[in-house]
Amino acid sequence: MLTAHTVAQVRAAEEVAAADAGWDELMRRAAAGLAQHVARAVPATETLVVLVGPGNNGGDALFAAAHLCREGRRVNLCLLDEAKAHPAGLAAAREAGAQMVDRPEGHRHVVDAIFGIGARPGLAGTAAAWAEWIERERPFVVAVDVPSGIGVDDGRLDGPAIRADLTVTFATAKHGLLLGPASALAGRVEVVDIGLDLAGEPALEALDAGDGARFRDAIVPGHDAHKYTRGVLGVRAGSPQYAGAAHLCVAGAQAGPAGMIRFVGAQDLARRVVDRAPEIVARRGRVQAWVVGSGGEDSPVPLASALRDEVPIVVDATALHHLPQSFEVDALLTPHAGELAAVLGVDREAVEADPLRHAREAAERYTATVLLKGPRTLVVAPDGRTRVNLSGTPWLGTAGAGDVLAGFIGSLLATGLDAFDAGSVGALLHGLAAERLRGPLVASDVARELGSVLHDFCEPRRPGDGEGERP
Ligand SMILES: NC(=O)C1=CN([C@@H]2O[C@H](COP(=O)(O)OP(=O)(O)OC[C@H]3O[C@@H](n4cnc5c(N)ncnc54)[C@H](O)[C@@H]3O)[C@@H](O)[C@H]2O)[C@@H](O)CC1
Ligand SMILES: [K+]
Repeated sequence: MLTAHTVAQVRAAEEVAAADAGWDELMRRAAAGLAQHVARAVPATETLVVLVGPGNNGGDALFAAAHLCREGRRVNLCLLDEAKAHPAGLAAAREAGAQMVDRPEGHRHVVDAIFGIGARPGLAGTAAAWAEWIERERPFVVAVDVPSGIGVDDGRLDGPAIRADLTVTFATAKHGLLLGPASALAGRVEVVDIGLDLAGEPALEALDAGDGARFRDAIVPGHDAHKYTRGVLGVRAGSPQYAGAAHLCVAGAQAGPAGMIRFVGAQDLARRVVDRAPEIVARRGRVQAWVVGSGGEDSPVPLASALRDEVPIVVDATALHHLPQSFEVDALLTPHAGELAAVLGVDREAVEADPLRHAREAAERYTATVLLKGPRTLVVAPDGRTRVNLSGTPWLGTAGAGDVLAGFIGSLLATGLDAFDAGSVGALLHGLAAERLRGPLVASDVARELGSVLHDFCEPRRPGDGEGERP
């Protein structure tokens, strides 16, 4: 799992660590970690150019340059302003053999240390020209702490910024590496531990494929499980116009861990659902969770009726038009930006410009977890806990993908995960399924792939698990 914190949180933790270890020691740790990551990512035969800005971000890179030179690498330095470059760092890099150059042109490997967490978004002058050269020539870029020029706390872009292939960030990721348009410029994110203590600080989290162990016990049936102990999910989705939504929501649900799925809907639709999926029980009865709304009729009845069961619920699509004042059960709302805008009575553009703030507002207002779908899906709990989903591909923007997701998350909810975990695990695996399928893909493909993605998440292959070793 990757975690991200705000600049204020990082600065506060730095103060505490520096009081103990000293600022120079923090920079020494940052530089040593950075040098290691650069050495791993860039072949030893390549010449690096380091773009050095006026602050400590440049300082980190200059000390890292000194390390790399001592390891026998060729490193050139391109200074934004020689008078302002970190003096001790510059002396160390030059003494180790780094050479000064006037411009980065001609290099294929770049370290971006123009600005770090002290920066305002948007580059100007020479720094902007460097960013444009990178955009045009696409050398391999390692960003130090953050790609220079991004909105570090909000992921905003306001003018030119550096596009990186790898960001080596210190202590924790920063929000702008994971959220908003800036996140597209971060590339792969790797974290260097510099000894800051951020435990207990609220964090923005991103689950990954390696996090299955913490959910395995809740998801994988025990040896004595039966269909009722595994959880029963009620699905109320689809309508005469959108019959496909019923099939896709059910297909998503069937890919999940619940032991049984009940479908509730018009007789004709229910018959069609059972024709395609004979395992479905088209009769009301006890359920441990509900999914309501995907492709459903625009009426208050389905949600109100499901809420009477007082079990956790996924509220999707048309059901979002009929929200109660506040939820008494563990609820997960699954809007996209337009739907969230309608829920909050604001413009879609406002939600797109600041998705996190709007998702938080809705979560608080309705006492519900909000899963805001988008290129970087957000999951926000009413108490403010937040996860961002990093998996998936643009091919997932396809009709019906949301119906599959709602059904799959419902199944996770029925099996006992809470709305926050069900939403974030569901979004992660839905995206991983799309990555496996590559693309173009359709929503039914995603549903078919999800079962095996869920299996691998909970029961990852261990070294030595090869086919050939079976007796
Ligand atoms: N403070 C610490 O203890 C540590 C800091 N570290 C590094 O220090 C960085 C933060 O250093 P600083 O606080 O010096 O900040 P930066 O290195 O981000 O640079 C800030 C400087 O750039 C100027 N500036 C900011 N945005 C600008 C813009 N858009 N256009 C033109 N000038 C701009 C500011 O006036 C300021 O002088 C971190 O990102 C990290 O790389 C690490 O060494 C670890 C320890
Ligand atoms: K940087």
